[in-house]
Amino acid sequence: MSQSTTTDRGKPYHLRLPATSANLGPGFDALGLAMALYLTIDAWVADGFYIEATGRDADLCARLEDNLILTTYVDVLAVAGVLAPRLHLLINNEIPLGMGCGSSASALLAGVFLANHFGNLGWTGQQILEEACIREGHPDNVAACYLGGMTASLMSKNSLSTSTCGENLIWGLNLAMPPASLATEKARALLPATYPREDVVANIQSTALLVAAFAQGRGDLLRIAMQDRIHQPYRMKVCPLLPLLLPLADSSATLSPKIASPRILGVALSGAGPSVLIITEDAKPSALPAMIREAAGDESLEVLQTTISMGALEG
Ligand SMILES: Nc1ncnc2c1ncn2[C@@H]1O[C@H](COP(=O)(O)OP(=O)(O)OP(=O)(O)O)[C@@H](O)[C@H]1O
Ligand SMILES: N[C@@H](CCO)C(=O)O
Repeated sequence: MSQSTTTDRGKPYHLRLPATSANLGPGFDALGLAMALYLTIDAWVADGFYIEATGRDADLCARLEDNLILTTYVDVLAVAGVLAPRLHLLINNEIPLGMGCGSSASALLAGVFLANHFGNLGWTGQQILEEACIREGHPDNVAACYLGGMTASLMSKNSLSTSTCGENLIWGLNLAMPPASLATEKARALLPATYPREDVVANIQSTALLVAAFAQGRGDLLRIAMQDRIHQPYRMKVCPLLPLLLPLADSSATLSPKIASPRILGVALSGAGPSVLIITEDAKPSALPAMIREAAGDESLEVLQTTISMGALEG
């Protein structure tokens, strides 16, 4: 992107927003886990809109047209009746776009943070969070992106309630990434309008257990607690990695603690897919990528290894 002609940039407004893995299996639209892969932005007022981007999907992040960060920024200020100052953004992105890692939540939250700061809106953190959740349409990614750890969220009449736990757990978060992205909108369109009662009950039971597992650091509960019956079965046809990798959760259950194989605690579709999240007892186990590639039958499959993030930084 072209350079801003702003000569004296001064101290930038700084944002660092984590990737998120929503749902964690049964917690559809309710649970999100913040991951230590970041969208980092430094912003200054300038004489025009400029973006310089590095990192993952840098070409998409640097686009000025239909850029979710900028459209959110401009729209929030337009609704507030404030003329949007033009900005120079310096972006470094580590979050894969359209892969089920909460890229749109981080971009929306960034746009709202920028609007609040450069438009002097004076919003509280709760107002910023609610605005981004309303724009996303469901709170799971946005709430975890802001608050970090494993965040449970409920949106009722545009008012958000949240609770966070597990931010200090050192479990490994391993993401198997197929080559092509999948738009969340498309993955949501595959879901039925109603569900059998037994599927809903099974998901309520799993979700309750899953929250307890994160709150108490009970990795032994994840294999059962990450089972889902309300979105994963319907998304398998557009997320072909999922049926190949779900059995990995069972493979570790029978291992003797003496065996030095990476201990897999649970497996789920990451967000709306197509990536798959594999949670391990240890952070970044070196033998796991090869195990995942073998199960997927794809030697070149990308595997990202990361850990739980504490959430957003701004200022
Ligand atoms: N850093 C960014 N800059 C500009 N646009 C972005 C950025 N991050 C995400 N987007 C926009 O959001 C789209 C991806 O959003 P989508 O909801 O489909 O997937 P996701 O958020 O990555 O996955 P999920 O919601 O399942 O976690 C991108 O195609 C792009 O339009
Ligand atoms: N809960 C959302 C997360 C993706 O944005 C879904 O599964 O569609």
